[in-house]
Amino acid sequence: MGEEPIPAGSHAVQCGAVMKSSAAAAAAGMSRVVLVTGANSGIGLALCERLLSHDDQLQLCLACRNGQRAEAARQALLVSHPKAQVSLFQLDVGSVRSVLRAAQEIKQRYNRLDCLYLNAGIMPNPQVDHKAFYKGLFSSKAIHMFTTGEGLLTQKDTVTSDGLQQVFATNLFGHFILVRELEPLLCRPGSSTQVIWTSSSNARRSAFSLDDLQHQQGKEPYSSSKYASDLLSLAFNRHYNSKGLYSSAICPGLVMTNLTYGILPSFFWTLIMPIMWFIRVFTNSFTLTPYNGAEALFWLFKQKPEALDPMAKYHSLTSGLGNNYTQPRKMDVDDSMAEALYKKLLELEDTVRKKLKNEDLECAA
Ligand SMILES: NC(=O)C1=CN([C@@H]2O[C@H](COP(=O)(O)OP(=O)(O)OC[C@H]3O[C@@H](n4cnc5c(N)ncnc54)[C@H](OP(=O)(O)O)[C@@H]3O)[C@@H](O)[C@H]2O)C=CC1
Ligand SMILES: CC(C)CCC[C@@H](C)[C@H]1CC[C@H]2C3=C(CC[C@]12C)[C@@]1(C)CCC(=O)[C@@H](C)[C@@H]1CC3
Repeated sequence: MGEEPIPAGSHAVQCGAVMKSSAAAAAAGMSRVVLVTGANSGIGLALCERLLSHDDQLQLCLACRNGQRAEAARQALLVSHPKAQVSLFQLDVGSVRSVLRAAQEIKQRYNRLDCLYLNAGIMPNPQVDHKAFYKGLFSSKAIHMFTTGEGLLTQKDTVTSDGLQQVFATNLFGHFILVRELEPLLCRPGSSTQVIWTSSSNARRSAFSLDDLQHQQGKEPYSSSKYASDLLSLAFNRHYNSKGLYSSAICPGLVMTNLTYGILPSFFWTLIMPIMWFIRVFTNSFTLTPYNGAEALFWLFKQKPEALDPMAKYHSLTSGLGNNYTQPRKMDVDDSMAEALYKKLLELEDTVRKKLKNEDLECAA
């Protein structure tokens, strides 16, 4: 099933309680604290630029695995926003130990977090199914294929030091643990806060299985992990809305970043770039630049979280004339599946924590 646009103004969530949103925090003169994972390049870095251009009083935290690249990103942000408060945290979302350590440091440094962007993501060793591409090109599903990449891409996954599938660990599980660890900063009485997932229109129900959460059996771990993040966003809303935490998922569209440049050789992208700009006239999901791709992430930051629809994915779109806008589309998710995933993630969290504890004990002995 594809994602259907939702008519403007219809919101599945109606929240009676009046809470202090992060926008209200800004109005009250408090500088908002925003943390972005995977902020040193692509969509994450463009988002940081846009956030600081909107409000240079923000306390912006870049949580990145590579210290040098993170520092370069910080310097780049300070060039355009010299007075901005930009701090760095070392975080490898693919490692549970790293997530626990980073969360600890964040809790020591801040007593609040207004917005947490779960943006870091990988698509390792992508392979394009050329046959499927040419077949799709001359079918009625050509636009759908260009919008979602459905059926075109497979990836070769690896296993992390925690014994987890790398794509699952990075795109989903590490972020799950991060939210759980940062709960005291995110759930504050009387305040409303946001968790925002960079998902994808490549997320597909048929690529995901509750019996194979980590996608050990299949060849589309990326699609599976993004579908799982849509489910988890819904589950977070069910479990945390009463504590003031609201979760949303977005799709940035097709954006030219390190991730997409990894799919085909760069000379090939250069060759087909004019075609990509041409396709953009027909499909507004070809946002192409990180700035455009960050549109929905930025738009959500300016919304009242209580008014957002937990069943919607917010898409960054760019018109043929280059105008950016955000459109909510209904996700192909349901509560029972989201709840089942949430339960399984809690169980896995328990197992991994025990494993790490045992390793620490063995080390100490
Ligand atoms: N580009 C596109 O067309 C689309 C992208 N997306 C999603 O957008 C998000 C951002 O990707 P994009 O900007 O395109 O690609 P980039 O590769 O430019 O950015 C990915 C970011 O994630 C970071 N990252 C990767 N693995 C880890 C890790 N283990 N720990 C911490 N950080 C990590 C990268 O850091 P490092 O530099 O260290 O690798 C980098 O900063 C991803 O979640 C992606 O799935 C969704 C739909 C379309
Ligand atoms: C002549 C070549 C064989 C052309 C191949 C084009 C494909 C590589 C692209 C067509 C649609 C693209 C696409 C993505 C990757 C590159 C394509 C498959 C994504 C899957 C990238 C990551 C995402 O999350 C999606 C939203 C993208 C959807 C479209």
